[in-house]
Amino acid sequence: LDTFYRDSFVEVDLSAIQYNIHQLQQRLDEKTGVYAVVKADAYGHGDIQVAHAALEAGAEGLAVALLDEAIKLRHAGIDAPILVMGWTRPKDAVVAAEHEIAVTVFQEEWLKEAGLLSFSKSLKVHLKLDTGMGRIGVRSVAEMERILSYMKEENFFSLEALFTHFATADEEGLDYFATQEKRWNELFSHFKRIWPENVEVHTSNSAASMRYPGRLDHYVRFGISMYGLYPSSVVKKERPIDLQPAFSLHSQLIHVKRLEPGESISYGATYRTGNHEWIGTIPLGYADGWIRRLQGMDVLVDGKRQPIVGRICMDQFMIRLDQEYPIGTKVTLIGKQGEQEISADEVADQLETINYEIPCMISNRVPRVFLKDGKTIDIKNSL
Ligand SMILES: Cc1ncc(COP(=O)(O)O)c(CNc2conc2O)c1O
Repeated sequence: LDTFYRDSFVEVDLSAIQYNIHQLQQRLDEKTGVYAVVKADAYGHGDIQVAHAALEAGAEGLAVALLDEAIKLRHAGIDAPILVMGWTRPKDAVVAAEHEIAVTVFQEEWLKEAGLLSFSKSLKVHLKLDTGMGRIGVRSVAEMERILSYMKEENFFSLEALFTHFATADEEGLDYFATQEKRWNELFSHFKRIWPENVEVHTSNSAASMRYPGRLDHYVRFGISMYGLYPSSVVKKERPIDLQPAFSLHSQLIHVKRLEPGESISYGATYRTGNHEWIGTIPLGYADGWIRRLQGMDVLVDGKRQPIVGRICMDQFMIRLDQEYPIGTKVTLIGKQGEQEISADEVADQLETINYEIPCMISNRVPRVFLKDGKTIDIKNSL
């Protein structure tokens, strides 16, 4: 366990992660497995610890965005299947093969360039179809045929799976989702006609896996809801499965003072006390990802909402307290105190963004404390 010497920290509840996976597994067809999406340091939760917890909960594999993220997991001793869902450079294909990391292919040129390298181990590849996300992937039968005919000539890789990604699975309207499904079915049935071996298919993110569990996926790619957050307000309203948020952010009061009326707080002296006020200082700031636009948000002290006043600084910010509290009183910025909760959704609303961004934005300067069954089992301090 790392140690750390500051009063602000993220708490990651690994039991919640495992609970969320079990909720999804109960909803899915028993033939459909779960890949845990642990890219971006597990959406800011801590990729190695989340990966272990997810695999222990029955996840069959892991999905990341970058080859570096996959290699980090391998170096941590994780030998489960890992897919790099994004672009990998052709010149790095041998490194991926040596680490038995599956890469995503969708360009004939990519295969030709990688094919010039010498492989001691076969390269695992997943063919990505772009059925409407408009990001990466094969879009037409002709393109797919060219890639597959090249693949038939070569044997430096093994085609493990075919996959696609939905752009609107978390929305009310299903038209575009249906369009993507139609394109998927066209391309997939054509694929089966020209590719002799069976391959696995995986198409669904959290929203699609929770809302349409009967899809014939071999596995789903479970990201945001593994962390206990719903992908959108639509899915949150539908509540297809119960979820427990895994991420919370805490600190404590390190200074408390009573001010006379008309006193100023923080840079620019933009906040003036209206009458006698108790002001608390919290050791967290925008360098920790608690950005300046969060001024005006509440935080929780003693189970009550207390507003942030004055500009958020790089390492500290101030709140107006409803009464005097001792130094060391716990402050919760994301999470629960008693009946009160400040959720990632509420922080996202304040920033006019989506909840995905919130755990990702809390920087590496904030240590991560990992809980399992209520006990601290690991601590990650990146400094
Ligand atoms: C290809 C792919 N599959 C699965 C997932 C998991 O989606 P979920 O977290 O909704 O379950 C993502 C998340 N990708 C992104 C999440 O936010 N921005 C993204 O590009 C993805 O890019």
